[in-house]
Amino acid sequence: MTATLILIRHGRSLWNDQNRFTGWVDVPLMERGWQEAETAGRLLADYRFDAAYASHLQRAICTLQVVLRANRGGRTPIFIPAEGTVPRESYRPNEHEFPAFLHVVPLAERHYGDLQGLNKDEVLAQYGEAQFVKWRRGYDTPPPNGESLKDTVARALPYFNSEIRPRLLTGETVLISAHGNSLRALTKELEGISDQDIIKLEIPTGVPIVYRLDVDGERLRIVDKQVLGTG
Ligand SMILES: O=C(O)[C@@H](CO)OP(=O)(O)O
Repeated sequence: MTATLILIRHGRSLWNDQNRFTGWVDVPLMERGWQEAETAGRLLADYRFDAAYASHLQRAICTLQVVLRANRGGRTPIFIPAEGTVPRESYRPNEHEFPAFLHVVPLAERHYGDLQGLNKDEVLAQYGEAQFVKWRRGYDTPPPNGESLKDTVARALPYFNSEIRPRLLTGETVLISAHGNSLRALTKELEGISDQDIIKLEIPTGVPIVYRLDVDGERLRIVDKQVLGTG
């Protein structure tokens, strides 16, 4: 038996365009982002989704809506995990206590803490490349008052394992609309990418990534990965 998992990072947002750290700030899509979602919708039009998931942030929800509007596969149940879906005790950020994490939103973007809203080039100039890369792509270095990717894995993975994985184990087709770093967190686990190599993984906006998975008892094995519309 096979299952299908489709990951899509939301279309380009206003702050992607302005080159600002976004994280949990609820920034809308920009025109190009809506167009990317339309294109993704056309590429996915003939899929039949058993379930679709989005984070609670509007850029992921709008992307999902546009994709589903173009879909010819029938009605799709939509799930938007709310705050607190992951038990608080299963989420332990590295070293800090973050007031922002009194509530935990499983599929949301990585929280960029004090960097949120700042221009990436200005942060790079102020702190230097080594620090910038650690904060931005390092696996376990959180920016001040923010999350590391490891923290994001710790909140996204329990939700994936309890809500999405069981669907895949029964051969379903599942679509997830989320964010650059929350999808890097899921991809790391799915593909078994090391803490070192995850630094290199970039996920483009609005591009569907389709995994065909072999279901073997409780195990999911990737048999095929396609990045749609890029070849
Ligand atoms: O700002 C952010 O929240 C993310 C995604 O847009 O940026 P980066 O790719 O730099 O991690």
